[in-house]
Amino acid sequence: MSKKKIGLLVMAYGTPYTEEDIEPYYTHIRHGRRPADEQLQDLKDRYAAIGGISPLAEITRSQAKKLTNCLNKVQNNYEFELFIGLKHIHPFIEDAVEDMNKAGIKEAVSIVLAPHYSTFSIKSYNERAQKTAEKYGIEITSVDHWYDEPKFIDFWADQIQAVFEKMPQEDKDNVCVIFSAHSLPEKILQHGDPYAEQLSETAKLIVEKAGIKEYAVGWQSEGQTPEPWLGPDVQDLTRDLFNEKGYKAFVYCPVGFVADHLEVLYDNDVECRIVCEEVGANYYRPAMPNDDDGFIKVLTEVVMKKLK
Ligand SMILES: CC1=C(CCC(=O)O)c2cc3nc(cc4[nH]c(cc5[nH]c(cc1n2)c(C)c5CCC(=O)O)c(CCC(=O)O)c4C)C(CCC(=O)O)=C3C
Ligand SMILES: [Fe+2]
Repeated sequence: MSKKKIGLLVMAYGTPYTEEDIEPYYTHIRHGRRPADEQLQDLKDRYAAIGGISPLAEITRSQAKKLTNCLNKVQNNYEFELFIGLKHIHPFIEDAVEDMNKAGIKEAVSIVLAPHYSTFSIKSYNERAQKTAEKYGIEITSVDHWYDEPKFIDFWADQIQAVFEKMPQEDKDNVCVIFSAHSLPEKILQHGDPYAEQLSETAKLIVEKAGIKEYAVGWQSEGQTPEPWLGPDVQDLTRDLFNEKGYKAFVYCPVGFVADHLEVLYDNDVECRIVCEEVGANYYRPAMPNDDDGFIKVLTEVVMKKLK
């Protein structure tokens, strides 16, 4: 029997490919409003601080390719064809669905490379994909979230344990693990958005699996708008926890993200590290999932479940 061709739409945030891309990218994030010069310079400086440009584009590509290969290995009914669609830079989500149509795809599965569902993130990715798919009569089955997928929990539990193993005993005895995701405007809570609950659940499951004694959940990378954002911010949280409990070490687990990129390499590795240095605690951050084979298996299982 010949295999059935099926589209695999892998969606991700996107990142500037060059310094010149930063302005249009930031403008797109701001719904078409150009950032002030000062804001733009600030963003350019942050990219410069992590080495000029983000490794995210390459990591997203590698995650998507490995996922496609893995899906084509673990089953014999479908031949998956990969399409990458990004939220804020080319190839945009709409471009990817258009390319699917050109390739004669009628059926597809989509997944966003972010574990937690929110109206701000996953819902908007899925809506953009569905809207374009409708135009072409393509049927897309969307993965909404995978924040509690057992192998995903195992992945982080293993990463944290690897960090614990390398710590001096004094740190091990006085350590707090901080789980976080990208902050969103607090108003999402008024509409029953599951984002905050899903983050708490991810943290709880990892804590149980890894036998973590002390932990906290916080938010990071909040936007620069006057409205209130979900808190506590991980930097404030670090200071408060230190003042209350005198921890000697903090392990930052930005489980709302899946790759080394600006929010992790700068907001955690630069900003949270500075706070740790200020209070006199040691900074640790486990490796991100990136294109690790164990993580690719997580995504493979999540997609496979949608086919059944
Ligand atoms: C929920 C969420 C995720 C996780 C889920 C998902 O992955 O979808 C995420 C991921 C990412 N966010 C990223 C980059 C940025 N996000 C920004 C700004 C914003 N993000 C928001 C939300 C999210 N963002 C929001 C509500 C804003 C404020 C917009 C406004 O102003 O109203 C800005 C503007 C400047 C700043 O605020 O820092 C940048 C540069 C990168 C790529 C990093 C790289 O290039 O390495 C990644 C993976
Ligand atoms: Fe963002």
